[in-house]
Amino acid sequence: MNENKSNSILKAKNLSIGYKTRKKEIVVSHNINFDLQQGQLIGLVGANGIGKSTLLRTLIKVQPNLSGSIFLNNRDLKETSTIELAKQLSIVLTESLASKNLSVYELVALGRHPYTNWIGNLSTEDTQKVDEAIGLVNISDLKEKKCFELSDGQLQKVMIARALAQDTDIIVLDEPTTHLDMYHKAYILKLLQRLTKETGKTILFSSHEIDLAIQLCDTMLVMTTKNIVCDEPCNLIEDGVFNSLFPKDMIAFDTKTGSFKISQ
Ligand SMILES: Nc1ncnc2c1ncn2[C@@H]1O[C@H](COP(=O)(O)OP(=O)(O)OP(=O)(O)O)[C@@H](O)[C@H]1O
Repeated sequence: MNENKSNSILKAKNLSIGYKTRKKEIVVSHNINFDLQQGQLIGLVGANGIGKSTLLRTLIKVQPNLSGSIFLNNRDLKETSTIELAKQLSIVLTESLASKNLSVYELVALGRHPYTNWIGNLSTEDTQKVDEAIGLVNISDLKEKKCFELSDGQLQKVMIARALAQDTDIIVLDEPTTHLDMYHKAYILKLLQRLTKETGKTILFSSHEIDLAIQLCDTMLVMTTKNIVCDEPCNLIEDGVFNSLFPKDMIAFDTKTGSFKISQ
């Protein structure tokens, strides 16, 4: 992997993630090391329950790490304030939206919250950023609609536009293709790929769409019970990393096609 420090956007060093109760510590994964590079599309994959959401929540500072360090733009995440973080990192989560009564425009405009005053008044720059985000995601025709009128696929695009309006270096999405059909899963992931190319932003997403991620990502983080591997998809295939993801009696990875097949 390219370890060029100047292009490092998000780095984990000897990171241990999990949950702490008063009585015990539950380690979900430990000894995590990676260095994600600017401008890339990065897919985080792994079996159900392996710890993808736990890792993303730790990386976005929603839950504390057990040990080790995270560096965002070469700065320790511990030293980054909430408002600084909101200017560098935006989040798209799958949880159902509390504010579905808002119009699409109003929801996208919420992305400007780190920059607006306490009443939320939008400056000329804010409205420009909101219009730009709406244009990038191609949802101008939805601008006036209420969010409760949208399909899951449309809503996902609106949430991505909100993150773009926040204008951060990195966008983190937890399972952005959940609830979508095959066409829309491919559509959203291709959109994310296009956005990395057009905006230079880094996009990190978790997904169960491993086949699509292999085709579209610059880099993948693969979580297994043993460790987390970070590399280009072609190197991961070559190293047999995908073969160790699931029990082989049910599905096996076909190295030639780069996809999973039902074991006969
Ligand atoms: N609040 C919590 N307290 C204790 N353990 C938790 C908590 N939330 C999740 N876990 C455990 O952490 C482990 C990882 O869960 P996580 O949700 O991160 O996995 P995941 O890879 O995102 O799963 P999926 O693909 O099914 O969404 C699981 O064993 C889960 O039971």
